[in-house]
Amino acid sequence: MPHLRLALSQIDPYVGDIARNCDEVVRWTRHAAERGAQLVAFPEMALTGYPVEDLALRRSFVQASRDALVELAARLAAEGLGDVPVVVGYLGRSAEEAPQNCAAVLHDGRVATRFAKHYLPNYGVFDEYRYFVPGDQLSVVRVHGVDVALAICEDIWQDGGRATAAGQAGAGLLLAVNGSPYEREKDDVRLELVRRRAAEAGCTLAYLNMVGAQDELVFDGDSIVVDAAGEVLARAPQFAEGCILVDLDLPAAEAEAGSPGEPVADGLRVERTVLSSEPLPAPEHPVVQGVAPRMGDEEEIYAALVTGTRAYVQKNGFRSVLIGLSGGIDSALVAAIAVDAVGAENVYGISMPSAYSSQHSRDDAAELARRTGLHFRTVPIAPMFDAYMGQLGLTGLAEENLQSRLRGTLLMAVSNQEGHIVLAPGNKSELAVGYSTLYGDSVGAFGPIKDVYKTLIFRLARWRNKAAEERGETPPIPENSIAKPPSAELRPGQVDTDSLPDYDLLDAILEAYIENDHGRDAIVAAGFDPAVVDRVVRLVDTAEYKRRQYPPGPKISLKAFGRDRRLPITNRWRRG
Ligand SMILES: Nc1ncnc2c1ncn2[C@@H]1O[C@H](COP(=O)(O)OP(=O)(O)OC[C@H]2O[C@@H]([n+]3cccc(C(=O)O)c3)[C@H](O)[C@@H]2O)[C@@H](O)[C@H]1O
Ligand SMILES: Nc1ncnc2c1ncn2[C@@H]1O[C@H](COP(=O)(O)OP(=O)(O)OP(=O)(O)O)[C@@H](O)[C@H]1O
Ligand SMILES: NC(=O)CC[C@H](N)C(=O)O
Repeated sequence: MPHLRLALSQIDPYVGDIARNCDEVVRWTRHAAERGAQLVAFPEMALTGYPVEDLALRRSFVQASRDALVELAARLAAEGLGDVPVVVGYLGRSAEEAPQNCAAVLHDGRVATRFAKHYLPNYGVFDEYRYFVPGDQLSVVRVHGVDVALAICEDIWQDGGRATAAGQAGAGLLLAVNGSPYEREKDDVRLELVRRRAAEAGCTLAYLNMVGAQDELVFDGDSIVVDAAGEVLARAPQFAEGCILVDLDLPAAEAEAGSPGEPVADGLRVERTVLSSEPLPAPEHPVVQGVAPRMGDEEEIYAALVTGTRAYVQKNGFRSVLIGLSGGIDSALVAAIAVDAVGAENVYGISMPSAYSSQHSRDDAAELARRTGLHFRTVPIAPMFDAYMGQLGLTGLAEENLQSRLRGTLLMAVSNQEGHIVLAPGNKSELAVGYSTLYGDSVGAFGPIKDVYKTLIFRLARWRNKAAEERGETPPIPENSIAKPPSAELRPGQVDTDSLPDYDLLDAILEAYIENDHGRDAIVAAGFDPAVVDRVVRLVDTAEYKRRQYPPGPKISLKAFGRDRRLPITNRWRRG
């Protein structure tokens, strides 16, 4: 049986930085080649980053990507890496000059073959029909006597497509390159998917995904290699950049199998390219690539939030972040995430007490700072509040919200002065019902927990503290911040449950209405109090305007606010 040492480069491309991404491809190809790799793969659209959104519609960007591909092929050869075939995703175009989501194989200083993604995802966060025209070609490259069929992400997510076609084309390996965003428990879905597709193709399937994050999307890696029987041969760690090497014994290509242009499943046209026909024997010292352990639910979500926050800060050219620390659990969890993302030395916290701030909230904020080592200062808002009140004589909600707005203004002023970007501490339960002050606690550049329901906030805080304890470290979040009843402290003795149902109940209804898209009647039929359901549904429906003005934040759920759930702001439909 011929042998192939495959390198899956689980890297973090930067959207729009083609030169950097090319450097990364060269760097990781060298890394893989030095370890004996005979085929090296990079993720979907690795040259441009992913997703590029409307950049795909700019001719200059498409051209830059295509030019870079050709230059990269030459550069790899010039740097002595030309004999290793490199599979790399890029932004290309069709014969009619429409943008396409492409991948190419670079070998011997040239682009040996290129093809476009056939199935374009157009649901959830994806809009690929807006940008791309589909391809109709199944590329099969012969590498050391093994026929390797290629696919791009959605190509293997839709039934009856690439995998079946790869099988019909006699592939000995199906290699799929991906830009597959993180969602809770998606690793289980992926494993099941690749097993099914490997069985359909009747051959080993290598699934490569990117890591890092781009705006609201987090990429968790989780690259997997399974054989036709579904056995996992290798699995990369989640959220970690790196290269996994796998030694594979694969069936020899049948020299006569098919002819160029032969149609297979779904009308795909087979395009065969022979790079090397000589089979290689198995190496004396095969690489031992294990199956990395899976993270638990809280660990995985927390890692996604840290990854998304770090990527946003760093990729946008910032070093430090600023957070208003109330002593409550939301800002405490955001601070813990920030410390893990960019280091305590780059996290700045401000306590901004008002006349209604309790002593325990001030103490809890200071205690959080002591535990984490973040920079901490206190700026009371009373003098500013009094100045406003003296001029405007506000009452009720206007007076309450003024405190939140003064804090928002103060944070933005310090951001302007010192260059830290502001992290907004809003959670998904609050965003759902509009429980935040516009231009107040909703100001900020990025909202690390905006896709996390309040009940999950408590679980994450407890998990993070426990993880610290297990490592012999100081738990970052003061126990009191977790244990006390949530309160906005905008009037004496205020607690969240004055205005909202208890969070267990609220989140259960929100889960049904938002994640599961159940209508009002279905939620009531499931046993919830009709009056509470009506109130929650109305609050959610009328808070769309607030959500649209909220900063971006990492998607962790199936249905994050924003691209996953697009509703009109101006909307009189009131029947859930
Ligand atoms: N459809 C629409 N399109 C665009 N703008 C619209 C709008 N409807 C109202 N507005 C504007 O929005 C304003 C009302 O929104 P806003 O000023 O935010 O005020 P509002 O939503 O009325 O009040 C804020 C709520 O959030 C709570 N809160 C505040 C701060 C922190 C926390 C916490 O625990 O985290 C909770 C607070 O107790 C209160 O219940 C209106 O005065 C109007 O200007
Ligand atoms: N006294 C304060 N000092 C500094 N920041 C504050 C203060 N009060 C509120 N904030 C900021 O406003 C955000 C909204 O806080 P608020 O206490 O109103 O509700 P919350 O949603 O329960 O948040 P938290 O759990 O962080 O307290 C806080 O997360 C914090 O960033
Ligand atoms: N980039 C893609 O085609 C991603 C779509 C795919 N269903 C995924 O989420 O993994």
